[in-house]
Amino acid sequence: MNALLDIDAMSVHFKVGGGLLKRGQVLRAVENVTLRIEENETVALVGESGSGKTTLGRVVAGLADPSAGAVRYRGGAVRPAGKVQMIFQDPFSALDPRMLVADIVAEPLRLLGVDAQERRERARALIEQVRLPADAGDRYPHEFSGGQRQRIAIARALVADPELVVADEPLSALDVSIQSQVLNLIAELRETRKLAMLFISHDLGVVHHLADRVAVLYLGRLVEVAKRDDLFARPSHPYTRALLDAAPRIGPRRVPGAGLSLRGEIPSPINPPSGCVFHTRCPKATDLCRTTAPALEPAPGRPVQWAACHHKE
Ligand SMILES: Nc1ncnc2c1ncn2[C@@H]1O[C@H](COP(=O)(O)OP(=O)(O)OP(=O)(O)O)[C@@H](O)[C@H]1O
Repeated sequence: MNALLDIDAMSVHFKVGGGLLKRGQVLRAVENVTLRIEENETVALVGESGSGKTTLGRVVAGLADPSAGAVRYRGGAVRPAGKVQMIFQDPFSALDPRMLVADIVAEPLRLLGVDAQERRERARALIEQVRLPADAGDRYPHEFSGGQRQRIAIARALVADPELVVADEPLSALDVSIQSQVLNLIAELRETRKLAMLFISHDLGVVHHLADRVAVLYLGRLVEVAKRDDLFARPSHPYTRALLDAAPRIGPRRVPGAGLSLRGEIPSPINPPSGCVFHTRCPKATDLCRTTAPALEPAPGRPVQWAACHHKE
């Protein structure tokens, strides 16, 4: 059976630093990622800043093209218009300040050719569902707080009845005091609308709350993919373990041997390390890791927990 979304051996490379006399270099933002998202499933994408999360999300949402590999929607090359939508991190820059909120929310419908009357009605319904004031449609974005603007962006993302929403750190630009309200709204709308989500976050508490499965990116590569509870209870990849150790409150229990912390900086995606790209920071690294990249494979005795590590647990 086809997944809702299939990311198949997908890479995104950027040419950088080229000039009149200089040869450009290639920045490998996403490298050979394979990942499925099923209907009604929430997959969280985690990893340090610069690991390629936003780039991957933009390709899934159809806002950028992969350099290699493919993204298939219900088995097909074409994502039907409106069916995959994105919510961005910053609700201040994501909304056109010159447009009325009703028109912002209805914009995806305009692109689909829906007539003005129906656009108005559906925008009004969404404005109500995200619990904005009833007159919000007749106002401009600057009249709203950050949390309310993110509600506007959520209404816009849902107005065309998508099946998959890519949410890129939708809480991290908001005041801590309103993050949980917006999180609860996202969780509620996901249930009532049977949405699948690719939820990008560095906040493992939020990930634990929302995700069915978790995919861990390091330097553009998937290093672990597992069900949420498996990943939090017994991470297989040393990088996942280090991420969890940095947030010890999260998860059902502390991992034995906790206290491991990552040494060094994340390497450059222009000159990634040889072999396993994590070996420069990994406490378990051996000669094999320095020369040979590990494949993403099931951990021993754990058929649904995949890790790319020669020494996985
Ligand atoms: N348009 C671009 N041109 C060149 N390099 C880019 C471009 N977009 C992203 N990158 C680079 O690709 C890598 C991945 O960036 P990306 O924003 O996807 O990471 P991220 O995990 O989302 O980080 P953050 O959590 O900080 O948003 C980074 O090294 C970034 O500098």
